[in-house]
Amino acid sequence: MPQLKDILYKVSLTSVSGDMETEVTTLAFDSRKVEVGSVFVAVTGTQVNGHDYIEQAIAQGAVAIVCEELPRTTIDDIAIIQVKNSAQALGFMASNYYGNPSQKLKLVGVTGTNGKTTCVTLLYHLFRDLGYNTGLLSTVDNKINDEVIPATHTTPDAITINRMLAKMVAKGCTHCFMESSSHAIVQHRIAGLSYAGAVFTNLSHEHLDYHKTFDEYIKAKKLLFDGLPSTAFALTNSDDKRGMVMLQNTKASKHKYALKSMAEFKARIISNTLQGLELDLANQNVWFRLIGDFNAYNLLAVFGTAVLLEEDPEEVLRVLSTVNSAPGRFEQVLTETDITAIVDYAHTPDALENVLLTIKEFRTGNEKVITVVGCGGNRDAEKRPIMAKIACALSDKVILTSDNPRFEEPMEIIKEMQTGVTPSNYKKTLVIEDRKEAIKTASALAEPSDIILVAGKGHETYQEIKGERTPFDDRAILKEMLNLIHKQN
Ligand SMILES: CC(=O)N[C@H]1[C@@H](OP(=O)(O)OP(=O)(O)OC[C@H]2O[C@@H](n3ccc(=O)[nH]c3=O)[C@H](O)[C@@H]2O)O[C@H](CO)[C@@H](O)[C@@H]1O[C@H](C)C(=O)N[C@@H](C)C(=O)N[C@H](CCC(=O)O)C(=O)O
Ligand SMILES: Nc1ncnc2c1ncn2[C@@H]1O[C@H](COP(=O)(O)OP(=O)(O)OP(=O)(O)O)[C@@H](O)[C@H]1O
Ligand SMILES: N[C@H](CCC[C@H](N)C(=O)O)C(=O)O
Ligand SMILES: [Mg+2]
Repeated sequence: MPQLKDILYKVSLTSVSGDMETEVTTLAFDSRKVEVGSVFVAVTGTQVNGHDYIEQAIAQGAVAIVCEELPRTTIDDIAIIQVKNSAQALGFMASNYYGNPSQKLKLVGVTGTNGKTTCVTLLYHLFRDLGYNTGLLSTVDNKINDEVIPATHTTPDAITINRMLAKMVAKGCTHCFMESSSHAIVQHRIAGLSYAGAVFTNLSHEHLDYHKTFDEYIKAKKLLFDGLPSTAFALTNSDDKRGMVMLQNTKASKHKYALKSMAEFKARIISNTLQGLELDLANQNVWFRLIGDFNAYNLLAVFGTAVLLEEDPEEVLRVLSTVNSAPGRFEQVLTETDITAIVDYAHTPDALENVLLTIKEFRTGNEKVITVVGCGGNRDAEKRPIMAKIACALSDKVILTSDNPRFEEPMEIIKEMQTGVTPSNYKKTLVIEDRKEAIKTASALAEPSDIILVAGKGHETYQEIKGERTPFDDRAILKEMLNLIHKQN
């Protein structure tokens, strides 16, 4: 068993009392998970303060406490370690506890508002198909080679990350591709990780409920690059307004990808259809299975990453052209009808606009675009009217509905969305709170060759209402409804 002093390696300490040679059984930041011999790390949270649970942790057998504020009473036989930032200390401790697994494989972090899951999933499949043992940490799921571990977060807590990385190392993984969300960066879930490289996709409106201002959101993303060592690479999208800012203070080698501006990894879109994308990339015409202009950026980011990881460009393109996108990302739902049915995880204004613009490009005649969309509860409220406005501007019919209302009232969220609907668009907008009914109505309104987009939930297989998740899958419902209503015609 490791000793306290080993786990505290690289943690900057304010004060220390107790025996640093105490053996440690587990690490915990949740008092409810403390066991006999655990170190409890008290973290100041957004809901409660972990320092209020120190006594409970001790009662459950904690042998050491890591905290920012010392407990008011002295506690015999317990080591008390005061640090400036518990969450950050937890990151380093979790790395040390699991034997610094991120140093034993090539870990690549992907950050940005949209495209993280797409990029890491493509990278995971690419490297698996290139013959490597590979790990994945993503919104959809976590993977250690072919073993699937359900995901709870886009980027899990520091203990979970390091536990999974250690398992990847034990299973012989040489690479791991992980999403690095802005929440995770600010909350130091990634502190202590040793990245071989980091990638920036793009930045647009999202999560202002948490970060408060767009500047704070930019800063959060930038921290990933600021923390890279000189041995790592930093790859950015130089077409994005914030692309270069990300690399401004990094020690890592700097690289760019782009469709428009000058860049080391550059491509041109030759064609973009419902069957896939054809790109002129690295002086070759290559066809990919992904759909939509925005995916050209994801493919370039993936290509650049693989080349920076010293893979052969030709081989990368050969394999990448056979890889499918992540589930629920511009996923076409196959039905027995002539209606094009698309489910997409677009839950930000930028993503919704990109997906609808892509759909617009595919229209050849008078086919209608019917969009079903909602906004999540207990998340950024500012994006609600903007998303409704975009949906109206780029669709012929819009059905506003609910999407994971969480602890908010679904109709209140929809009302906020409605404030973005201009009077000229009232006629094309319907409100159907029940998402299943909304999808049913969209299916009923659709005629042959029309296009239905159900946006916001993508791969999700639940609807989250007041802390409970009930089964719900946009793809299954859309398929069921379209077949039910239109098959006999
Ligand atoms: C707002 C937010 O991000 N919260 C995350 C945060 O929890 P918190 O700070 O709110 O914790 P808290 O409930 O206040 O508790 C404070 C401390 O007291 C401890 N505690 C609490 C109760 C108790 O009885 N005993 C005890 O010790 C808690 O374990 C915690 O250490 O730290 C927790 C542990 O890492 C996370 O699980 C939790 O994610 C919540 C569930 C969440 O919904 N997060 C979302 C917003 C999120 O992180 N999303 C991003 C993706 C965003 C994107 O890019 O789209 C993600 O990476 O998933
Ligand atoms: N490069 C891109 N630029 C703009 N929009 C994109 C891009 N890639 C994907 N999208 C859109 O954003 C949606 C979410 O994509 P993806 O899941 O890859 O992003 P993410 O960054 O992982 O999101 P999250 O923050 O929820 O984890 C897609 O369904 C698509 O509509
Ligand atoms: N990672 C995003 C996902 C949003 C998906 C959408 N369906 C919602 O629930 O708002 C978040 O947690 O904000
Ligand atoms: Mg994601």
